[in-house]
Amino acid sequence: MAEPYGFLGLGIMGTAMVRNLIKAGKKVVVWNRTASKCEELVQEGAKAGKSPADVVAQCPITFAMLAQDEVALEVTFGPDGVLNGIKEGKAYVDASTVGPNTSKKISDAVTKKGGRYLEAPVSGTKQPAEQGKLIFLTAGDKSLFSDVKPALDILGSKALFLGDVGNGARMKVTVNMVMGTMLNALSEGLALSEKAGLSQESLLEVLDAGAMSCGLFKTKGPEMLKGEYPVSFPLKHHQKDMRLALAVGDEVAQPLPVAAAADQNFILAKSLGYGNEDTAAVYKALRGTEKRV
Ligand SMILES: NC(=O)C1=CN([C@@H]2O[C@H](COP(=O)(O)OP(=O)(O)OC[C@H]3O[C@@H](n4cnc5c(N)ncnc54)[C@H](OP(=O)(O)O)[C@@H]3O)[C@@H](O)[C@H]2O)C=CC1
Ligand SMILES: O=CC(=O)O
Repeated sequence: MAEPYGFLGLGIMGTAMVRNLIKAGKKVVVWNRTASKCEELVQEGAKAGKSPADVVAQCPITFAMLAQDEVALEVTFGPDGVLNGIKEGKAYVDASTVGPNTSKKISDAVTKKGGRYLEAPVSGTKQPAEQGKLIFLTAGDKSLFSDVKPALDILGSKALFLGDVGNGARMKVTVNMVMGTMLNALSEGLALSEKAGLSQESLLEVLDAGAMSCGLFKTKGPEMLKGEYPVSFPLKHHQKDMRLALAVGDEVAQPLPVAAAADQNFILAKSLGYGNEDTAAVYKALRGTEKRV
């Protein structure tokens, strides 16, 4: 018996994911630090839990979709945290993007208390989350992967099982590192074409006509040109992922010079106050002005 599902963290991604579970007829108990974010989902059929521990106590399987490592640790180990509710028969599926060491710490603590743990970060942003088209990069307890697969099939279009805890996190930050370097390459191309007196629209058209055509450029390119950055993936989270990827590179002695340079642009963008805007706003930092004139 998997239901009700617990869900901790109702940000951009968590809210969309819970909504899909509800639409699929699943019972869900939700918790969010800012409790007001539970209200809409409660009206749609969810139940609100009092704390992470309370949600885990009510649900055999609890998902989390939280901002970053420190938050995932606080929600697990803090007062009224996940661990207080974990015992045999309980399972925790953390979909937050965190580093492999954080994931391992949480996994060890959950399993020590008799629970099961699956690391399950996702590739895919706000729209795929809304459309139930996320790609799950899971690792950890294989039996839990099987038990939770029906829910992953509601939330996503693909679910990979990658072996030991840490591999999901490593895969996720590697994928986002590639995305971060691509966004910076696109930003530089747009900035260069503008300064060189070329049409930026033509650059996007040329890129789209050939081997570099991709969904990322199709979505983010026009946003960069308009100077409008509707938040799908907050820039501060993408910079965090670049940092996590560089740390993995450090651990395994793999030089990542291109990613390190891209990370510097994300850090610059954050320092300019663009952290809560969409990740595409890295273009503003590189170009040096808010909008095209
Ligand atoms: N947006 C995207 O495109 C994607 C994001 N991700 C990853 O998913 C995770 C969530 O992303 P997203 O939904 O975009 O992020 P949001 O910033 O929209 O949401 C973050 C969530 O974390 C909670 N939170 C933040 N700080 C704390 C804290 N100190 N204690 C408890 N809860 C806290 C927030 O609660 P509150 O509402 O109270 O602030 C909110 O529920 C991140 O790890 C991100 O990297 C992965 C794939 C795509
Ligand atoms: O983490 C972001 C994404 O688009 O994937």
